[in-house]
Amino acid sequence: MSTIDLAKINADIGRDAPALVKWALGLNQPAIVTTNFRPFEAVILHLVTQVNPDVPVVWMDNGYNTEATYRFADEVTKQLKLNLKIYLPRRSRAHREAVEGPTPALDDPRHAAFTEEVKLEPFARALRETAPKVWFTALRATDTAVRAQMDPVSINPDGLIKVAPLLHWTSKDLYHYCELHGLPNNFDYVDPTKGEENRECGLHLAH
Ligand SMILES: Nc1ncnc2c1ncn2[C@@H]1O[C@H](COP(=O)(O)OS(=O)(=O)O)[C@@H](OP(=O)(O)O)[C@H]1O
Repeated sequence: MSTIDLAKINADIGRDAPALVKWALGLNQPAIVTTNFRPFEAVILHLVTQVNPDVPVVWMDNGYNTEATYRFADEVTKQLKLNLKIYLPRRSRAHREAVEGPTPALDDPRHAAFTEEVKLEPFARALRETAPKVWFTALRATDTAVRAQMDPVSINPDGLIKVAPLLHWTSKDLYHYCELHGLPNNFDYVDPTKGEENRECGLHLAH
């Protein structure tokens, strides 16, 4: 792969999601898209699979999703014929709760170990097994202060090309895209590693 001129790519097509997806998949490198099936996730999944239907879709099912999220995951997977790869924690939720009790609160020292077990270790495993060179997410600038400073395309210290085609989309843009393409949505979403909105839990920061 020849050297990527990040500044140029970001300036030229950083705000053109379909063009960015085409460019990234046109690198002909192994790619993945991660999803937690939060609101509007059908948009990134549709954008990517329109260009390449076989891209592995990585979901770490932490075992704490709402029923609506599980139904949404199944519905989108079926509608878009996703190549879904589910990564589960090494221990079931029932096992963990039997010996350690319910989800530790954010200020509980055990919270970090909980996040590691249900989210970060499964993601590290997914990265090892899928060995991507390109990683698509639906990160948005409005999510957190860190993301507000990001570029749509960046390269991490391991050389992984991180692509966030929806970085500058608003909820309204995402809503209209779903309407236009007949995509389902899911607003009943919770992440047990985040007690509040606008919190970074390390997955995206660590990679
Ligand atoms: N459970 C699970 N399974 C698969 N992929 C996941 C999961 N949790 C997070 N992600 C991916 O990481 C992106 C950032 O998510 P978060 O804000 O939840 O995580 S973090 O704060 O960076 O740890 C998130 O971005 P979005 O695509 O915008 O949802 C996902 O791509």
